[in-house]
Amino acid sequence: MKIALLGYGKMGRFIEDLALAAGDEIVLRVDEANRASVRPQDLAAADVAIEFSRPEAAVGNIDLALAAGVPIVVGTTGWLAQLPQVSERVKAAEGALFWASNFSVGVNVFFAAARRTAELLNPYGTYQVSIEETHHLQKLDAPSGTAITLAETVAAALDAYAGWELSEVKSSVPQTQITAPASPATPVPIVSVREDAVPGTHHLSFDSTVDRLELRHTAHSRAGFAEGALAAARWLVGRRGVFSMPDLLNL
Ligand SMILES: NC(=O)c1ccc[n+]([C@@H]2O[C@H](COP(=O)([O-])OP(=O)(O)OC[C@H]3O[C@@H](n4cnc5c(N)ncnc54)[C@H](O)[C@@H]3O)[C@@H](O)[C@H]2O)c1
Ligand SMILES: O=C(O)C1=N[C@H](C(=O)O)CCC1
Repeated sequence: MKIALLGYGKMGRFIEDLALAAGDEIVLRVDEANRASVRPQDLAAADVAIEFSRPEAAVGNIDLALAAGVPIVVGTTGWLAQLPQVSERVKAAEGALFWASNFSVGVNVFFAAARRTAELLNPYGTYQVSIEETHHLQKLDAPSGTAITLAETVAAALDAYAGWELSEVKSSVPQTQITAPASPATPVPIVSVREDAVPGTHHLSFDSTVDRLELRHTAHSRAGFAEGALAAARWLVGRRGVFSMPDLLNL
């Protein structure tokens, strides 16, 4: 597979190492330094683009891949409020987009377990839901894309909740705080913690006066994200439309 890497930081380089080890070829690397000079024809040699850049760069990179007619896998977070409009553009252009707030198999099974747990607790109506996510200090956006997906997944299964809110940021460095859409009911509160060198930890809690039920996912490294993004890229080549991890994993 010939890959264009749009974003060549921690994730782009990790994906490059895995791809080369698997016999794939990297035909283009785009980062902050050369991004302004990249044109759609520069992607022509690629079977697929893999995008891990910055929240404000993702949509421009999707439009670049669409203009080039190259399928794109997007892992960047912090732009997903624009997904509905972007999806319309992808469908109108008969392009291919695979997006995920988290590409690891474990987190996507965690989402499914969280949904089922919320469905089972919903009739009792007495559980307070909360989420805490912890990431490294270089992370730019809060809350994490994973925490937002988790909150939306749980809220959709609970009558007492709708949407999410960023209730607290515990960080020594500034974060771009993502604004939650207005919620018609109680939003799921998310606490974002930034600590040195944490690849990504998500903790979901259902708390009542009589007990607490907790689910936690801890990434040991970025390997799960990178392996999932490469698997998504292989799966996407030859398809058209907008896809995410449930399509790949049959969840
Ligand atoms: N979905 C997932 O599974 C997953 C996993 C890890 C990280 N992420 C997300 O991926 C993104 C990147 O993470 P990272 O740890 O690699 O960040 P990073 O800061 O290490 O790398 C970002 C790279 O993007 C480049 N860049 C900046 N503007 C660009 C542009 N306009 N076009 C192309 N490249 C540009 C930078 O030069 C840098 O090389 C973040 O949004 C992060 O939250 C998602
Ligand atoms: O390192 C990051 O940044 C990560 N971002 C994603 C998110 O915001 O959920 C996935 C986990 C790692």
